[in-house]
Amino acid sequence: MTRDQSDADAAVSADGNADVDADADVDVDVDRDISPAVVETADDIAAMRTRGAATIADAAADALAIQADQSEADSASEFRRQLRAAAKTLYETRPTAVSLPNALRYVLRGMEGETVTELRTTTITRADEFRADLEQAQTKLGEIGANRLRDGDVVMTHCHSTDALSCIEAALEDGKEIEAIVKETRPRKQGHITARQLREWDVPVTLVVDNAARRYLDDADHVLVGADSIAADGSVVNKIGTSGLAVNARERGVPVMVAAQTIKLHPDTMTGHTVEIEMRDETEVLSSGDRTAILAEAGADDSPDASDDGLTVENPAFDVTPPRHVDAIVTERGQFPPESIVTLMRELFGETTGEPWEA
Ligand SMILES: O=P(O)(O)OC[C@H]1O[C@H](OP(=O)(O)O)[C@H](O)[C@@H]1O
Repeated sequence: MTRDQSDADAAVSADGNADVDADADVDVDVDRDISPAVVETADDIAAMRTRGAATIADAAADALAIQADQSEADSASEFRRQLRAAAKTLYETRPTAVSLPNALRYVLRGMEGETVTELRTTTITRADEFRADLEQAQTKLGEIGANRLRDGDVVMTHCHSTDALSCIEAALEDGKEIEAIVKETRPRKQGHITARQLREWDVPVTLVVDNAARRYLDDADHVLVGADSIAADGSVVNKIGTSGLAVNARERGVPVMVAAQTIKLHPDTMTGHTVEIEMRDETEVLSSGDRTAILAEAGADDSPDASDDGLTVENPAFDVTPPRHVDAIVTERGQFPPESIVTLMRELFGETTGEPWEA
């Protein structure tokens, strides 16, 4: 399956996810025993029709439950093989959000039994348990995060994070008035999803382009963002632009709060591994028409070898914010200074992990 997808237009669709081209579908090397529902889920994650670290984890766990339910394996070993193959297909969609492998690992570790029937039941039960825990964790995290928000506060957001929004929702339920400055978040304009959700809750929203963020930080009491992965040293991997925002916030004295369920903690980073940053297709940044227009006046080499035209577009989806620019990581287990998050990671994951399908 390819990781670079062609999502020509970053408009926001009615279901809250960024629209993607129909041709953004991925080439899946399909094992014929993998359920079509798993393949569809993998395609949706890769093309970002299903997006957001928590939502991806939920969809992946659901897909494994469907695989378990629909499997026609005639032996326990064949059932296990199919589940592992399904997990691998899901895993290979996008590389950065650790919630995906954490979800797969959690479900596969619950796959227990000697017969196909037992394996099926335990896997489905485990997936259901995971999904229920995920929802509860987000609610709990929101209640904790809301304690940092005071009545009348203005929050600046980046991208769209259900964990971050959970904090605002809980503050509103506590009767606090909250306003938001919402960064557009190029290239996919996922700030529009945040703006729409906040307006549904009747929160006053000021939408700004990313380049205006520093100017509007003077009006903000908090920067509130989510996370795709959190490393053992407390670094926060989140949507591209988060690190620059955090540096500016620190300079302006605005606290930076990261809302992240513990499923965003990246266990491999405890043993020195780094988090892979997803590079996405250039058409999210520059359409082929705009590319042609830029090069038209330049007397560019009109050879059919387009890679030789001297114009390179880079489109990293995420960046890394060092712990010194983060004030608090809010999880369902409490809020932590970033430097102490490793203690929680050891408690939750132990010291070692393997690939999810080696669980
Ligand atoms: O889990 P929740 O808080 O919803 O989202 C966490 C993060 O996932 C998103 O990534 P993408 O849009 O999938 O690339 C954003 O970076 C967001 O901050």
